[in-house]
Formats: sequence, structure tokens, C-alpha cells
Amino acid sequence: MGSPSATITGDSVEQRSQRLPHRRGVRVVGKIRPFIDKDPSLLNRSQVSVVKADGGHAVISFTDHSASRNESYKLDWCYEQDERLDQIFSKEIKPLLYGVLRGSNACVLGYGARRSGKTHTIQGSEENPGLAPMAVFELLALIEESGGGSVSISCYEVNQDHIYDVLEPKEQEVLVLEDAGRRIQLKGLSRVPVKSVSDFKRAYFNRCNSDAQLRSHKGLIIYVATVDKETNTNHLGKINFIDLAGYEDVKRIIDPKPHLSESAKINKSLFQLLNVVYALNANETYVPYRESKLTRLMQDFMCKSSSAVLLTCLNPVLCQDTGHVVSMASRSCQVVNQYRYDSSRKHKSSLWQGLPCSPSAGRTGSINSSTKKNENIRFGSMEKKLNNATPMTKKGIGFTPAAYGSSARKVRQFQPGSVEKDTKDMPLRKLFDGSSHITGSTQDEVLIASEAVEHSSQEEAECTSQVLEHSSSDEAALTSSNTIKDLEIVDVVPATEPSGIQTINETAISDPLDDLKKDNSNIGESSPPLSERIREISNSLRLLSCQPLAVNTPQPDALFTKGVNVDHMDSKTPVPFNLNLDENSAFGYTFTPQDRLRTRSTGLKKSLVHECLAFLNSANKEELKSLKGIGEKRASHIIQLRESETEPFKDVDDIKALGLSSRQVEDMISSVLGAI
Ligand SMILES: Nc1ncnc2c1ncn2[C@@H]1O[C@H](COP(=O)(O)OP(=O)(O)OP(=O)(O)O)[C@@H](O)[C@H]1O
Repeated sequence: MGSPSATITGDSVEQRSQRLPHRRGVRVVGKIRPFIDKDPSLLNRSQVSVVKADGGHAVISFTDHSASRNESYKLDWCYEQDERLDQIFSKEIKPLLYGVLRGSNACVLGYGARRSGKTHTIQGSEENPGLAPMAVFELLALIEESGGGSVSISCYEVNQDHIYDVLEPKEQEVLVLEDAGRRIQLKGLSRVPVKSVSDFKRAYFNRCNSDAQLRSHKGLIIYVATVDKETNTNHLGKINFIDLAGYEDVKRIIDPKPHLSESAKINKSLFQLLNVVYALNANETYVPYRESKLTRLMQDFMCKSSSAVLLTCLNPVLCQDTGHVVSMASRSCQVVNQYRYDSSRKHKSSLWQGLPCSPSAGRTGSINSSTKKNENIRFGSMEKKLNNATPMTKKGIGFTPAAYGSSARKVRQFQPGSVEKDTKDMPLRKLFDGSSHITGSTQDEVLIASEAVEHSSQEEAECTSQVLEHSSSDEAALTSSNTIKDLEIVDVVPATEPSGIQTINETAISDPLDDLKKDNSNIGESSPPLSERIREISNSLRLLSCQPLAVNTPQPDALFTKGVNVDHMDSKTPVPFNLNLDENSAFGYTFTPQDRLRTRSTGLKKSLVHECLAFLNSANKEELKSLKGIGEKRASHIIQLRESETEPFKDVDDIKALGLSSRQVEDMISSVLGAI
């Protein structure tokens, strides 16, 4: 037996942990379950495939020919069917244990659809121990080797947002409390010392993983106390292994209702947990721990100073639930565009916490619009409105963030020839929130809009040329489709010209607009080539970038834009504006101070309403009660509504349906500012 400090604090552990790759936030890895189903027809179904990259990430792909689905998702890594648990243990879990021995916290979350192998992977059985028992064995061995330290365990179960002790079952649920040092204390959760492997097996396999029928999240916390003999300091580290209940699409449940509501609650808690993962990986300042008891419980184990692994278990054949799970996981680990969003953020992110884990996010490849529609219905109205408005652009026509971001482009190399779609919700919502110039645009378009706003015109020109480059190959295939006309900037001209518009001297238009002017002669002809349409959009976006905060304001360039879709125009309240050519013959437009004020206040009002809706869709009970007009009863009612639908508040009418008068709604909306 070596010297204690040599193992725990000396070279051995230090060196071992230093050799390990740098970890950030929550590492999201996949594990594909081996094929165990006996039904031979399943073998004909589309199988999940993995392509691994040298850079240290993996792309999971599957094709569903029957539903025209071809999707790819990027994860930090993925273990394939033939990779054993001990390999996962060495690469993913051991590094965490070295940290725990030095007093850090860590967690491993087994996430996936039903029967995807979560229990097998996390808990296992006495004969085939899973990662959690393997961790206990390893820790016991390391402590024995070092000659100093102790291990104890707690087992818990989270059922319908109630936490129960498993090792010493009691009537009362476990309380999640925060101490003065903001550490989480689990009041009522017993802790049992474990001195040997047999001790552990007796406690764990007989009690903790005995009731496989009950659908709940099951966790094992391993506490490790060690003494650093060199500095004579004590360390207490802990690691939490949680076998999450399986995701199941509630729409496909034909069982009686109780099962349906149980599944809905499980899905909701998974969604909340994934939002925490997302927030940590996106380096958000606000992490939504307070959304549920489960996320509260995980607060100490999933934070910026701890290490965490989200192990996404996947069925080997394609099914809808697997698609959903992998898309959620992928979104949680992809923060490429999120960082771009962060740099320009002005609003508190918590309001948008519902969106990060949208199932469409993080996806590459294509998806048919009907599938998309279903997903949108599940995950909120805002996304739905925006996504459904231009269905064709869902197919991605080279007009994607990939044309801008190198990291997004990495994915392309795994799918030669495929057209990628990297949807990101944050920028979408951000722009939607601040200004609705581009109503009905896709996230990609909005991303490009945000780029256009952020970048100088020269940079933008480069970006545009990249877009054109990327689009050229796809163009031929897509221009033949008449759905191309869906790729249009809307909300740029009213259905009828506002009276204030004057005739424009065409010779005075600067270069980029010249192109559009030429295009103008083609109005009424068939759809133009894609590159021209993209150029139009790019020019429009350039104008957006120099415009003050405004909503539904007609854009001057629209006068030159052919084929503009005016269906989505809000023609009820046309905003008058004066269109002028400045002295330098540059294109310009002016607003009277009154116009500006009106435009700004409309924008602010809309923005405030959106904030309020988002707040109602995401705030916890206490936060809700801080709003004017919301008391205990209404807050409970809102929470209940959210249990059956992720975002029940879609417009002002939904707020009125709470039984509030228009005046009360107005008061409430203004009080949102104080609440956030
Ligand atoms: N790596 C594996 N090797 C062999 N069999 C496996 C493996 N993973 C899972 N299985 C088997 O697949 C079946 C489902 O696995 P498991 O119970 O772990 O899934 P689960 O995701 O926990 O399911 P649920 O969500 O219903 O709790 C079990 O019979 C299990 O033995």
C-alpha cells in the first residue's frame, strides 16, 4: 500500500488528472445500446450511425426514409454499440473521481428514451455493475490504497417532483434546503457508510435499484472524505449518479390518463434539467436551478465549479423518442451560436430559458415540415410562429449560420453534399423580442440579421459572398422548386403603399441597390435565382442595421424588392415615414420625432408583452406572485397550466383568460419590468 498522500494528493492523482482532457460545463456524450430486440423487422429500420472526428466530437445521424427525415446531431462524444461500460468508465468517470478525491463535486446523468439502456449503464446489476457501482469500487480501492479516507452513500428517488430517501424510507419527503454558504442540504436523506464492496452491494442492489417498475429518477450520491496528510486538510467530495426516468412522447401514450400525466411530468423535469445543462454550457449568468426539486438537488453537482457528464443513452434503431432525446442533448452541448448571441445580449436570459432546449435546435441536416410542426407545437408558440412562417427555409438552402461560423461548418464535413441546418433559438428570440422587422423569418435568417447588425458593412459583404458561395450548389436543385418563394423578407412593405412614400430617383441608389433596381424590371416573372434573393435579403438587413428600434416599419429597400411577400404585413397601423435621398445621393430615410417616438413605443410595448408572456411561461410560483394581479391561486393555476402545456401563454388573450380585466393585464405587464 502506498503512502496516503501519494495517492490522494500527491503525484499519482494529480498526474492522472492532469493527463485528462480539459472539461467545460457539462460534457454531453452518447451511448448506443446494443441491439437486443428479438423482432427481426426492427433490423430493417434505420439504424443510428456515428461519425467521430479527430477534434474530439461525434456526429450521430439517422435517416427515416418513410418520414423523409435525415438528421445529424453533434455531441461531445459517442460510444458505439460494441463499446463496453469499462471503457466508458475509464474515459468519462475516472477523471471525475480524481476530482472527488480532492474535494470536488461531480455528477453523471443517465438520460434517454425508455428502454435505451440507462439503468443498465448507470446502475447495472450485481452481476453486471453499472457506472455508479464501478465508481464506488474504484473509490474504495483508491482509498484503501491511500490508507486514509472514507466512503458513504445516499440513495434517493425523485417522483413527481418529490424526493424520497431509499436507503431508509420515510413518510416525509427529503427537503432541499440552502445553507448560509449557499450549499444545498438534503434534509431527511440518510447517509450510510460503506467500508467494502460487499457492504455496498448489500445496500445498493437490495434497496436502491429494486423497484424497476416505478418510473422515477433514481440517484446514488457517493460521499468521499479524505485527508491530505501533507497539508493536514480534510476534503469532502461527492459524486451523484442519476438514472433519469425515460423520455416518452406523451402523444403516443394510449394507456390510461394517470400514466399520461406521469410521463408529462417526467418529460417536463427532463426538459428543466436540460435547460440547466444548456445554461452551464452556454456560460449563462442565470442557471435555472429553481425550476424543480430535481434541478435544485443537482445544484451542487452541476455548477461551474463541478464536473458533470450527461450520458445520453440511445436505442440503436431510429424511433421518434430517440430523435427527440438526441436533439435535446445535442442542443445542450452546442453553444457556438449562443456565444455570438451573448456578446450582444441586453436582456436577462432567464426569460428565454424555455427555448434553449427546443428539439429543433442543434440539428443539422433536414427534417420534413410535418415533423417540425409537431415539435413546434410541443415546444412553444413563439418558436412555432417563427418556424412555421417560412417552412421552405427549414430545408436550409445554404443560407445558414454555417456560412458564417467555422465551428458550425465543422459539421458539414461529416455530411458531404448535405445541406445543413443549424437552428439556434436564442438569437431568434432576441431579435423577435427587440424588433420584429423580420416576421416569419427562420432562425437562420435572423442569425444573419444579427450578424448584419453586429458587423460592419465590409464584413457583411464577405459574409454575403460566403452565403452566395455556399448557396450556388444547392441553388440549382432548389430553384426548380416553387416553394422557393417562401424565402422572402416579409414585413418590409405594407400591402398598399403608405401615402408618405415618394417616387425615388433610381440613379441615386448606391451600388448594392442597383442590383435590386435591375431586378425590379423582372417583377411578376417567375422566381429569381437564389443568389439574387439572398442579395436582396442581405441588402435589406444592411438597412436594418442602421435603423433605430422599430417594429413593423416599412423598409425603403422593399420598394425595389420584387416578389415581396406581403401576407404577413401588419397593414392596420401603417407607420408613415419620409423617404429622402441625402445630399450625397446615398439612400436614406427620415422619421419625424413623433414618428420615432410612436415607433419606439410600439416596439417597446410589443417587447414588454413578449417579456410578460415568457415570464408567465417560465417563472416559478414565488416569482409569479410578484406580479400585479397574481396571487396564490392564480400562480398555482398558471403552474398547473404549464404542466399540461410547455408554454400556455401565447398572447395577451391567454393572460386575460386568467380572469383579469384589460386594465389589470396592462398593470401586470408593466409590473414585469420590476419582477425581472
Ligand atoms: N449495453 C447493453 N448490453 C446489453 N443489454 C443492454 C444494454 N443496455 C441495455 N440493455 C438491455 O436493454 C433493456 C433495457 O435497458 P434498461 O432497463 O437499462 O433501459 P432504461 O433506459 O433504463 O429503461 P426505462 O427507461 O424503461 O427505465 C434491458 O433488458 C437491458 O438489459
